[in-house]
Amino acid sequence: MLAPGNELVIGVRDLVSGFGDTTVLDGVSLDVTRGEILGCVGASGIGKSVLLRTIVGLLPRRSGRITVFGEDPARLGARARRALERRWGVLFQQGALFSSLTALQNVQFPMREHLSLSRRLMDEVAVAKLEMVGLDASVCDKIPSELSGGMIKRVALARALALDPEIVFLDEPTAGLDPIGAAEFDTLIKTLQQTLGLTVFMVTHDLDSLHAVCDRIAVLADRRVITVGPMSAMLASDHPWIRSYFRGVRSRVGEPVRVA
Ligand SMILES: Nc1ncnc2c1ncn2[C@@H]1O[C@H](COP(=O)(O)OP(=O)(O)OP(=O)(O)O)[C@@H](O)[C@H]1O
Repeated sequence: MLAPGNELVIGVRDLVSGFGDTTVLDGVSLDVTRGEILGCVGASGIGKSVLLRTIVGLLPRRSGRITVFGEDPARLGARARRALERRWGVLFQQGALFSSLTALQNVQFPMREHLSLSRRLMDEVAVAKLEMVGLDASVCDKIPSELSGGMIKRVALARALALDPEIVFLDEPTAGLDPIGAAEFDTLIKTLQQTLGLTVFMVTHDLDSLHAVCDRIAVLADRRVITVGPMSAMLASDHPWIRSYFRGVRSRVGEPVRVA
């Protein structure tokens, strides 16, 4: 049940998805409401990225229903589907930038696909997107191999924001960043959510991100979402996996790990 006034933006019902003989997701149901940051957690290999990729239509589903802004992408014709896809941006694991394109060209890629802007306007918009994520014009002509891991994440976020989306999907946005870089990225995501009114679906293993930015957390286990709620609900849960994840030795509330 959604709280009154909460507009459903993403709805997943009884989703079944997998590869060959393997079923990865078996009966996943989940709601994401407008303007929230929803964190998706679960053990490594449980299917978080598969869920994200299935929602955005990059992986087929076996059964179940997915709606984004009330429409099921799988039931739309090509034109309507492209129009719907323009309303979201995706930051993939490791950024997934095109290695032979400069930072500016990477950010412009979705614009070339979906918009017909003059080159000058596209340059201006792409520079503005890079500034929005805290990068200055000096990165514009650099290719990904010339950028740090944190810069790659930011360029990938700028690309995800290229079409002024209403939803951003983030797959482990802070993985591989040092703690300061990760905290800066968290702040950036929160600021963008607040200033642009973005809805954020974020797959993460980062407990600090979950504490710092997520309004609700969905826990994936046993091939489905076993619970969804705020951090307070996670900390109060007696489910063994949730307890050891959120209250284990590496959590903020666990005993400090002592190195002899
Ligand atoms: N394209 C694919 N073909 C075959 N199997 C796949 C494919 N993509 C993912 N899988 C399998 O689906 C399962 C879930 O993978 P997924 O990447 O969603 O896990 P995850 O929860 O995101 O893990 P992690 O936290 O380690 O990133 C894994 O067993 C993986 O091997």
